[in-house]
Amino acid sequence: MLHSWDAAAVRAAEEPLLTAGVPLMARASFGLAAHVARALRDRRGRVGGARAVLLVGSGNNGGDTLHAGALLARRGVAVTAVLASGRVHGDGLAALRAAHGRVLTLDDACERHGVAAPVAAAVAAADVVLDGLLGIGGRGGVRGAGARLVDLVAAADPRPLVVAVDLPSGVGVDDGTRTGAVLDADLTVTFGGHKPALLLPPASAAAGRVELVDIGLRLTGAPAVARLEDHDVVALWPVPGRDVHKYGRGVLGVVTGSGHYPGAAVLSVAGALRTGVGMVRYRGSAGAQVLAAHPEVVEGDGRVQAWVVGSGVAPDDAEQRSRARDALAHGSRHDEPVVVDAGALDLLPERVPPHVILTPHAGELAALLAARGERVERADVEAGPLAHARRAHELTGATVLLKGSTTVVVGPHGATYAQADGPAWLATAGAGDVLGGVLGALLAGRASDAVADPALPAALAAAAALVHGRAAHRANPGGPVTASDVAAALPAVVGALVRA
Ligand SMILES: NC(=O)C1=CN([C@@H]2O[C@H](COP(=O)(O)OP(=O)(O)OC[C@H]3O[C@@H](n4cnc5c(N)ncnc54)[C@H](OP(=O)(O)O)[C@@H]3O)[C@@H](O)[C@H]2O)[C@@H](O)CC1
Ligand SMILES: Nc1ncnc2c1ncn2[C@@H]1O[C@H](COP(=O)(O)OP(=O)(O)O)[C@@H](O)[C@H]1O
Ligand SMILES: [K+]
Repeated sequence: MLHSWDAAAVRAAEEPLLTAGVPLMARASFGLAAHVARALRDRRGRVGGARAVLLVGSGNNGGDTLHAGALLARRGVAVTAVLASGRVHGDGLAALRAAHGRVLTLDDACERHGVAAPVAAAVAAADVVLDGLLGIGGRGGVRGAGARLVDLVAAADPRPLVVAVDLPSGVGVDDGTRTGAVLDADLTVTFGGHKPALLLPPASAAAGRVELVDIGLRLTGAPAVARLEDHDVVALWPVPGRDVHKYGRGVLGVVTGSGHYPGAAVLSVAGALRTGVGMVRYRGSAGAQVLAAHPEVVEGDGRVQAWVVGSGVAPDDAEQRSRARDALAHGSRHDEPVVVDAGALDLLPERVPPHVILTPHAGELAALLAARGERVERADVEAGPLAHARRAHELTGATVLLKGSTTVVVGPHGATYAQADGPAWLATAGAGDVLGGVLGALLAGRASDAVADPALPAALAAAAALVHGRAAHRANPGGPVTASDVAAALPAVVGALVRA
């Protein structure tokens, strides 16, 4: 599992070490310089003779950058530091000067566009730019001269390699928001532990590849945001024991699809069956289509361990909505986990337990919050997925899985995941229906655990997102997929995971 730590946790871990005189900045800048040197060697064959520009802010992030610049200068890199503030890290600046680095300030002979000619020339000639304007001390987007520097580098043609120091400057460290100018990095070299912004959308898209430098911090307690990896999913998976029978594996009740959208029912059932479940019971108006596609499905009422409701349930299908409402009420009352998707999101009661899992996309989450009196539109959710998923969890009690290129999951006790497993090809109609089925199958297999441990549904939701994303890759590596292709690839993905 990849863990990330918010700014306060990082500062708390740094403090005793700084008090004890541990040279954290030296460790950080040494690691940073090593990664930059490696990237230069990969790009141009050698380090010596390369040209580097440092964007230097007023804090310790700028200090790391100046010290790393000094180390690079001693390896034969021509280093130019551009100071975005009149006040920068003194030792770092002295180290760079001692290594014969060049120092410019943005105020030097400012031109029409507000950027000094020597600065523009240095950026235009740079092989690599180190973004050291702001680190975990940043508040809001980059302001002042730093913002002009970000614009200058972003417009450079050819584009230099951009390395973010600790994290891309100006992103919301703890919430992953992006306000104002942010320089998209090819590589982020982060210190001590990942920061939430490196995992959370939309900021995570600016980070590029992330390398962690161990500076000896002891980060303990619950991480702010986690990301499951393959072996975590194996540990969560309901692998059937030798003597199990189909009811013991779990029965999933599915109330999806409608006269308008029978395909959603076929796809959600496909997702569940191909993930592995003891039985699917289907209730609804698309029974004929479901059975034609999946003869193993049982139609009608009967005991189930978990439910999937809402995918493809049209607003004017009163009967199917009423079945979804009943399933939701039954599941909440009788300790049967329920996945609530699309057309059932507006049927959610005021408060539900965390084994009720909502699976909206950004538009649906905005509508759900707006219906509860929040002034929210889709764009707000996209700009701050974590905050809005968290708000929906607080307001409803449900576990919330917010779909997107990075899927964010929020449950009780701070359980928070950000999964970025699928290719952009996965953004296709019906893919969400398949995901609902995957999650339903997992919940049916672990129903009693998911009720007993309120944080488990969030972990299972993150696992479903991982498997769903992997299936999209496997269905057609590097190319387009249909939702049906994704479902078809699930058994092989699950098999590979649990055999590993
Ligand atoms: N502690 C350690 O030993 C270690 C720390 N490490 C490194 O230190 C980094 C954290 O350093 P930091 O705390 O100095 O904060 P940092 O992010 O550099 O910036 C703060 C400065 O920026 C300014 N400022 C704020 N917002 C702004 C904005 N929007 N636009 C413009 N300016 C803005 C703010 O000014 P003020 O608001 O106070 O006027 C303040 O001066 C961390 O990310 C890691 O790289 C590593 O070396 C490991 C050891
Ligand atoms: N850009 C993207 N990259 C990767 N996955 C994506 C991207 N956009 C959407 N997805 C995923 O595709 C699925 C789309 O689901 P959804 O919007 O509910 O579609 P539908 O309602 O048509 O089934 C979700 O699992 C989502 O996380
Ligand atoms: K930075």
